[in-house]
Amino acid sequence: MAKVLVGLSGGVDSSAAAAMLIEQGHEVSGAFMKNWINSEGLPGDCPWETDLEDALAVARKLKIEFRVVDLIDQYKERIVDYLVEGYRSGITPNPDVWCNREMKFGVFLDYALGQGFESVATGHYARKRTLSDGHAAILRGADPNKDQSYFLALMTSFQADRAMFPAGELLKPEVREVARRHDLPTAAKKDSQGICFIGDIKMSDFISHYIPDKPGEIVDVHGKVMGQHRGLHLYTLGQRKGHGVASPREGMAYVVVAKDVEKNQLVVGWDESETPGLYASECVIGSVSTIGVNFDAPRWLEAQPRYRAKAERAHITPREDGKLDLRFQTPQRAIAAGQICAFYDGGRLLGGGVFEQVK
Ligand SMILES: Nc1ncnc2c1ncn2[C@@H]1O[C@H](COP(=O)(O)OP(=O)(O)OP(=O)(O)O)[C@@H](O)[C@H]1O
Repeated sequence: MAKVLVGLSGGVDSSAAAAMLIEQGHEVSGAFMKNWINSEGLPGDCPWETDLEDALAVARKLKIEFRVVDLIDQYKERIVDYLVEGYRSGITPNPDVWCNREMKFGVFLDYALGQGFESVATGHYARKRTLSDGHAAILRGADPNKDQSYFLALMTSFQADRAMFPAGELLKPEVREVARRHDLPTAAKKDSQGICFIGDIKMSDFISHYIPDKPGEIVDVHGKVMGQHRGLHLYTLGQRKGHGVASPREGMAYVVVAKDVEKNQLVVGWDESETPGLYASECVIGSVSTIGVNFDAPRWLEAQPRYRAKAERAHITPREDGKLDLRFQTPQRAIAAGQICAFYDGGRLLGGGVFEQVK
């Protein structure tokens, strides 16, 4: 039995996770991470105070020790700055994936270890198994609709060895049932949405707060001017809506296919495989990290380019600079630099990396 610190977000998944760990006989404490309090007056609601109250109410009901851990400065440094810098430089960052590596299983895990805990548990829908060498493997969550293993793709082996995901063994309705059985006040609470910790605010509104608009032309793939954009950082490859270019073709939309930073032009084209720039097979993956495996030789695996995408067969070749050359067996639509590629072998998460170049 282990001494475990559960990240209590005030949501149902982490509440049920805490209850399950107690049932399993672990010595459990709960902690709410205070990462973002919207001191900058951003639009949208800022639910952290309600979430903190809910987390505290759950801890009281379960009769476990409860702490509030202030990580506001680290969150600003490691997530908000990365997010804003990323958009400023024209990439599409993924704060949720980095948040797991840098915050929940980064500074929060370090805090827990320093306080004498052996593990950090969360309500993520993923499963953990121990391999014959004693190290952890992370598997997709038991509920295929809820599986969150993609968001854990940049976790290190060190982090995975010290992580627990009890809720990932169950289906979502079963998780709510655990919370109901323990009479937890979060049993019927709606799932949270929005940017990790920042809340329910549109990414473009968040970004606009930090980066001024820089209007320019929208052109088609032949260079014909089609409209005006507000700033390249506000658009993502593959984006169908929000660019304002109407399509005269029935059932066929214009989508963003490129950003020309030098000319400050946004390029749109038809959403079809022949459109240059929209589909790609060859990529360079940087910031590679793995969980319980090494990528020291070329191999086939499945690569998942987005949270809600299918994992596709791909071949990787390690490079001398530590990055990977990756080739998808079939071309993939709208992969943007900065996005996270998660690697799987069947249901097992092998690790992940960042799309740095897409060809
Ligand atoms: N502010 C927080 N304090 C402590 N732990 C947190 C916090 N936010 C998230 N976590 C942990 O990270 C897990 C995944 O976070 P995410 O925001 O994806 O929540 P979720 O899937 O909606 O789960 P939940 O229902 O527990 O909120 C949570 O289940 C929780 O264990």
